[in-house]
Amino acid sequence: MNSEKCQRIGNGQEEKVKGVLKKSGHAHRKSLNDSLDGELKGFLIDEGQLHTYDDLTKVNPVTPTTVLKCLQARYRAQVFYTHAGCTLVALNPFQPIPGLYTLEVMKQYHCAPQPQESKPHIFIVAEEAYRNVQGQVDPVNQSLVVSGESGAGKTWTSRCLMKYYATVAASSSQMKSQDTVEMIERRVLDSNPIMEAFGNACTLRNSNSSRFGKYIQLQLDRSQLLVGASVQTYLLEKTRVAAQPANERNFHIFYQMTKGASVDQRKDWKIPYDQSFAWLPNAEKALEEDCFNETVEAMLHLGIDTEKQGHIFRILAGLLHLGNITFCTVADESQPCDIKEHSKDCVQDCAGLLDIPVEELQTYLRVQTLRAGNQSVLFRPCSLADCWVRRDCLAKVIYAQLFEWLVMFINDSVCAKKSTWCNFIGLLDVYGFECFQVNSLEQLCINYANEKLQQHFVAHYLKAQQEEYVSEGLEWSFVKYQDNQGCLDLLEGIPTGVFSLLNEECRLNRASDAKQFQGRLEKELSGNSSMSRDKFSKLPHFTVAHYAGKVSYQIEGMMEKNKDPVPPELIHLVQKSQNPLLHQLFADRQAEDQGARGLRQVVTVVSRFKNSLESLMKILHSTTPHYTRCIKPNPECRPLTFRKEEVILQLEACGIVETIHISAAGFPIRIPYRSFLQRYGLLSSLTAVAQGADGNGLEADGMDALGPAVEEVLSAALRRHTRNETRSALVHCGRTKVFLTNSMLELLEESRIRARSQRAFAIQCCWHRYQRRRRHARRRAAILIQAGVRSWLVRREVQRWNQAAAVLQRSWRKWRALMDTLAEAELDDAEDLREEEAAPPELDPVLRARGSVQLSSLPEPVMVRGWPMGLALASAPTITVSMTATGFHKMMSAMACLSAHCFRSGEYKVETNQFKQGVASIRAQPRGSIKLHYQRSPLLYADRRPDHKRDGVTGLNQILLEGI
Ligand SMILES: Nc1ncnc2c1ncn2[C@@H]1O[C@H](COP(=O)(O)OP(=O)(O)OP(=O)(O)O)[C@@H](O)[C@H]1O
Repeated sequence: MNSEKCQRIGNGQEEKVKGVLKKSGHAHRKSLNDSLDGELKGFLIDEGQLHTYDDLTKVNPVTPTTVLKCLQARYRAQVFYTHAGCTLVALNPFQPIPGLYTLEVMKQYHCAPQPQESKPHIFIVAEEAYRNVQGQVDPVNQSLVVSGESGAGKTWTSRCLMKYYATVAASSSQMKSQDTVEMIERRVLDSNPIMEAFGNACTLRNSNSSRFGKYIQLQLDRSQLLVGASVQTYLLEKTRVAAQPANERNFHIFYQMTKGASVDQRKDWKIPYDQSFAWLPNAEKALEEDCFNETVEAMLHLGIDTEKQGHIFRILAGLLHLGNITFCTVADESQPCDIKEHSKDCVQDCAGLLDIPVEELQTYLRVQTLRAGNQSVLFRPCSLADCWVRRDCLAKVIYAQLFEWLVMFINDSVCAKKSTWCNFIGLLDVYGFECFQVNSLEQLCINYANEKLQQHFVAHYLKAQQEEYVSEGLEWSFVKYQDNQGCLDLLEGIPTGVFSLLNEECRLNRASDAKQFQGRLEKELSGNSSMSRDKFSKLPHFTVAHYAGKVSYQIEGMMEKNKDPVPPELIHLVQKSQNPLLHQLFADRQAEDQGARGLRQVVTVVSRFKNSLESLMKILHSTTPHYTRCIKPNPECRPLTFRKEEVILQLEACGIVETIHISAAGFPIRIPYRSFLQRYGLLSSLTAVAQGADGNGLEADGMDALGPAVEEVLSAALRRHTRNETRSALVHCGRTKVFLTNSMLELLEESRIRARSQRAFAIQCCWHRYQRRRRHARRRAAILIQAGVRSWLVRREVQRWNQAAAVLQRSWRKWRALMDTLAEAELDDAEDLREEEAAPPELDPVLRARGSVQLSSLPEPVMVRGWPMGLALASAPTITVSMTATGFHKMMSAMACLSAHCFRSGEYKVETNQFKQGVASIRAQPRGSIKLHYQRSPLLYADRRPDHKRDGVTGLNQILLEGI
């Protein structure tokens, strides 16, 4: 890849870039600024609260701009993770955030009863996958797909995930030898610095950019402990070894060696301090990745001993010297090109370090051998251009083989025996969608991989949603979703797809002609709407409409890249190496014969990539996927800087906008009936009926048992609904779950908060009433004393009220304590209650509208001795009151408890120490009053107070609570 090609969209040199996406980006930029405010005006959400939205699908309305605004608000508030339906969006802060990934945070997510309810974090994804394995729900194996553009934070995220599993799934807790245990987790983590040293480089977009894709499989045993790992890599950018784009660098390992080598090593590798290497540009840049010691140490941990390391580093040093070899033409064209004088030493050094015959190296870099018949060999001098190509080719093939060997070695070192592990969690760190100014085969492969992953993602997402609807008996289905099969057919179609035609072209024994190939593509694929051509471009190319935008691919050079030929004499040459490792790297490799027969057998880059992608897709299809989309908030990698234009392009490119639309088109919230009633049951007087005869909680699931109560809750909430949507557009009741839209959820939440407020208010009313009555009783006692009534009677009266007061004071304190507990557990709700406490709201008409329902059964006795318990039990469907005090206090307590219980009509058991057992009943009355009846008690003043009327018919006392 040359430097021009590497002008990635938004990399700070935007004016140079005229890619298709960029154009759309500009268009977007305008629309973003223009429309956002207007759109937000119609917003249901308070803009100031946007940062509190943990899930983008709950932003209302869901549009790219509102979603963007939400992400921006969260980023400003330093909240970097947000859910988007089943995807996690991770914004790169570009600076370490203290306390975000500590051991404590890991433990917190690992131990949380419901991690999904915690703040969005990459550890939620990790924990969810881990629990899925623990739960052994099919498919048990998990895949965590981390995607995003270069510098978005994929590698960082993968590292976090690996550290998480190395911590929570650490086998060190087991009774095993400490050494073995640490070795496994250490080794898994140690594979990172090695892979990064050999596979990462400093690019314009990221100083530690992974130049390959990887799928890391973390292997878990029966007890879900980490026992090993394996790595599969994809499409290493090996061209970087011999050609580094302007202002970029070669792979880190070369700089680590030249900067960190000891004196002896320098001597051995022939790299004195003053030596410069053509393939080591920007060596003066000091990066934290240039840490040779860390790589060497990790290698040692993984079992790459000093001897093997010696072989590796000699090969790498040999490549550096190879890069310094230069050629020049000679007057006699029948003679091979010359090696420039000043680089003759480099040939010596290179051959010495690679341990290959120096003369042969000199020859085969400049001369091609041709076979005539079976025996005779002809030598043909290469053109000057070919000499450069052959040199670079040798470097690339050696580096690629070395990288492959390293991956194999790492796998051998960390992979557990098949018999010891049974499940795995895979981490896929893939390159994001790419669109440069000039795109070639590399981008075609990368974008093809992204198309495949996008299809898998959408299929998984839609399928999961649709399957759930079907299994729940809902007839509703998604609006037809246009998937990217057309584009995939265009690329991978057999026999007429871009890849097939490209392979066919490469296998023809003739020089490739870009124009001719363009004509062929157009002829064969004209029927596919995903294919087009820019009429104004003179260069041979084709344009593919990817799901993330249109990309034009340059045809020139594509066939050569696809063939990726390695001159056979160079392969023979390295096979002669005395360096045991280099020899081993090529021992099994067949030199590719460029004869016609040989070409037909050439395995092209595209075929290899397609095959490895197919096996990856197979794995993905057989696992439960979890998606994390990393977003790079600004192209300059500046800490805490959010650029809307950059982010929206990425949201589109990674399919988030699409997901949000799909999600919002359905019913994004699904709550099992039981959980639904636990949360919203207080809106229904039927919740108690729903729990069945035993009364021990909402045991039964499903529509039959809980349906009526759920229906009542929904009706109560819908009564507040003032918009046009029909009920079926807002909510559906499935077999076991209620399916809600975001607006319905809002309605329910509003109603719930109101109901809770009313309950708190009711308790307060009781309290004030009690206080008033207590004052009244004291006055009565004083009157009795003045009137000369027997002192014991007065004392008893005063004592009784004092006792009652003490009990209630205690209760009140408990109630406050309960509020504080609530504040921790459910902050917002408690705040609502607190607000209500401070200023009781106006009574809601819903309360008055409640009907009178007889409860058929009573639960186990629940001891309630005052208001706090009454409040605590407010969510319990039925209560029984048991008291030790008598008189008015008993009456008030019962009333407090019962009224706390949602003012539900019904009959309740009352136990007192005087009457053993009695029955209190509560009846809703017209115009907002309720009646509380209970068994006759020695209430001294019942018949004298205006609000205590004797019920002559039943012999029960009756209290009328006016105004509640
Ligand atoms: N969560 C994070 N907290 C702090 N810094 C981060 C975080 N994620 C990423 N970074 C920073 O961003 C840089 C780029 O991240 P990373 O290397 O993971 O990107 P990438 O997506 O893997 O890029 P590439 O595709 O080029 O390999 C990191 O070096 C790190 O400095």
